Amino acid sequence: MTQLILASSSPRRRDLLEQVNISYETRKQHVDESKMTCRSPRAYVQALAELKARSVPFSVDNEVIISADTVVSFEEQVLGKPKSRKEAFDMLSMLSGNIHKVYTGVTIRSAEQETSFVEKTTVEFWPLTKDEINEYLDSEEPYDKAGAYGIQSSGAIFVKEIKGDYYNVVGLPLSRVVRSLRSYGIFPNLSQPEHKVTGN
Ligand SMILES: Cc1cn([C@H]2C[C@H](O)[C@@H](COP(=O)(O)OP(=O)(O)OP(=O)(O)O)O2)c(=O)[nH]c1=O
Repeated sequence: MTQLILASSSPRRRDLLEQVNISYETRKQHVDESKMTCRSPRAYVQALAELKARSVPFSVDNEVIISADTVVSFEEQVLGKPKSRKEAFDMLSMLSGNIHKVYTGVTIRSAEQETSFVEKTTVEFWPLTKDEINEYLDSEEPYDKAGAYGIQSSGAIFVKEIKGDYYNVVGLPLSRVVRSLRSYGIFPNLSQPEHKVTGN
């Protein structure tokens, strides 16, 4: 049987695979993202997703590895995870009252084939006050997320409008991923929507 390996330590990506009852195991990827040179957001996320997928070796036959990378892009700038409170403040101030794009690159690979694609979602933020940003930065939520916000948590209140796949913002463009996984022999279990799959 084909086994899916999620090359990621992102809890969001695990949750999304579980949401559609896809069985998986996790295997940590070892890519140093700080060494990536700056390029267009689309090229950046695709290159990182490819590196992450290729950094994980196959351990038995019939494994399929999936990896992803998400960034926020605003006016030529690529925003990853903030390294400090100041950086997070600057990111949210930049996004306040403006429209930005979220790009997620995905790579799926088996011993026989490799597929990569990039999905874009456009997000508009309400204007944010300094107090609102500072209150949000007192929580732990922004610091492990690209662009310093989590649309799936309290960051939802910043969002005025979204165009594209919501799940792409959370870290995995779920419907496109599921469609691509079909050609690798991996399918969601749609008949048990309430069933929780436990990953390792
Ligand atoms: C914009 C946004 C990002 N994010 C998250 C998704 C990603 O986990 C993270 C971007 O960092 P990534 O480097 O894409 O992923 P990661 O370091 O969390 O995990 P790994 O590289 O091991 O797969 O930001 C949200 O959860 N919500 C959001 O609204």
